[in-house]
Amino acid sequence: MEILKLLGLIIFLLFSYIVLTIIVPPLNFPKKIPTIPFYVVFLPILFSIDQTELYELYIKEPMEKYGAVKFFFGSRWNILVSRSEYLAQIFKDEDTFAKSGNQKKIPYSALAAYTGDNVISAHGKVWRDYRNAVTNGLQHFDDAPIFKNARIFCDLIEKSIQEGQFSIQMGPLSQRLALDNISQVALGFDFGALKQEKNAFHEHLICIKRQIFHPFFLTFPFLDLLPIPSRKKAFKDVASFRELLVKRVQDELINNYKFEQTTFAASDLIRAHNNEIIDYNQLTDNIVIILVAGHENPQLLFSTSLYLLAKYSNEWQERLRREISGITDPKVLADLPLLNAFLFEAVRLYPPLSTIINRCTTRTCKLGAEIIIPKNVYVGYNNFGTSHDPKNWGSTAYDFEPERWGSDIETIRKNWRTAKNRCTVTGFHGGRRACLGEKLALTEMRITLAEMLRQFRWELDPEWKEKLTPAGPLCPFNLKLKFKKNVAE
Ligand code: HEM
Repeated sequence: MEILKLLGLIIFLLFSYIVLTIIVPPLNFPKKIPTIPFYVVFLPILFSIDQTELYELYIKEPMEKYGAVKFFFGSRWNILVSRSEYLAQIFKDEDTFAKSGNQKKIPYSALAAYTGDNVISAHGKVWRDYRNAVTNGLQHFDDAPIFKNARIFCDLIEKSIQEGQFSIQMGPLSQRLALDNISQVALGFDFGALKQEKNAFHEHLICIKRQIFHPFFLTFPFLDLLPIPSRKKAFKDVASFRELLVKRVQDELINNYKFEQTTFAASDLIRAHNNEIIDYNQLTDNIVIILVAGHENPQLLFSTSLYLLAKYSNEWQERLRREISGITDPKVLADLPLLNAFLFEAVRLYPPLSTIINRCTTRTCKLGAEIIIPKNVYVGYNNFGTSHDPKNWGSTAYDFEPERWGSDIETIRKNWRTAKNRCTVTGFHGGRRACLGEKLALTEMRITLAEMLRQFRWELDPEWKEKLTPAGPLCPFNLKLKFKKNVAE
């Protein structure tokens, strides 16, 4: 009996300890910043609330006042930052706020098994080796496939219209476009998702994404440690997808030595592997991350752009349509003021990666003048908060106003660079770890949007409930648009 009581007490204490570590931040966390209640992160699972509403209700006020908050996410307490000065410090002091992606944060998870140790999440020399390998291919690329894919994409919309289906769910179609773009521009093979709707490789990717980004397992990643049959399947599917992906690259670039004559990011990674700078796992991890970041993030921004153009169709579709009229050279699109101001405003208003928590302190440090953060604490940044902070953007921070970027292309570019340097827009992040795919993503947006504006007019489907994603990456949730042919052309 005594043993039973003791056992009961131990279980009770263990349970209380676990509950307490969820409800209350660790005692050594900074006292000078507020705590967002732990349950906030669970609300989108229980209620129909999107992440911008959540921000407005629970985070905005303390975040704007203090610039940083204590925030429970991914089974742990973190410090979430939005004040530009703090972000600038974090981005600059990379040794103290060291990158620590999922492979370190939750190494046992299916998510970590998917993306591994890669150029986005690595730190130090390993990161430099990866970055050296992929930079050239991501900065200097042939935009012809993007142009061709934009046309195929429009043909698919046209086909829907001809079949009497004017209303289109944009997610699946945009994903097919984004996959074909990144595979052809950076990985040297054709994913073939636009040509064939039921492409087995694409189906495989959809299947693993469903398992990896399952909201429950994203919230409680430690569950991946348990022998849950569905999670075992997730790990198996991830492993076979990674193998298949590298085999596609191998067939296209390695077996026929095509990598020797090409400058795709994948070709340079293969060269780095042949020169023993990176091993086979690192080669695989980086090929996977190029596919993952290279299609998911542009897909989000594309969806947001289509949404904004539908919402403000009378004004913005018309203005952009006039601006692109008669332009056939995709390179000239990069110099158009309205189109570029529109895109920068889309990134500001709805930064596709709204919250990123992938840095960990390597020593006790001070953020700003007063916030003392102990060693081994995850520090993340809240892009949405930064780009909606009235300190940065005044009273119109929440308004869609592309004109704020300027009216001529030089001013617009200068303001964009300044916003990045001052960390008032961090959608593509700032500093040494800035996104390597910004140029590519913006090129995709400009070319595809221009082609769409030429061919169609679109509006929000009246049956679509105007909402953004509940958690994770930010974009309109299951966006549905109604298309018609642009008769003027
Ligand atoms: C709209 C599209 C995109 C957005 C909003 C975006 C955003 C970002 C952000 C915020 C980061 C910093 C992440 C962090 O702090 O951990 C990042 C890094 C990165 N992105 Fe993108 N990205 C986009 C498109 C792309 C594309 C198309 C690629 C091509 C593969 C790409 C490749 C990378 C790489 C390689 C890094 C890591 C850079 C480094 O740490 O050295 N991104 N991106």
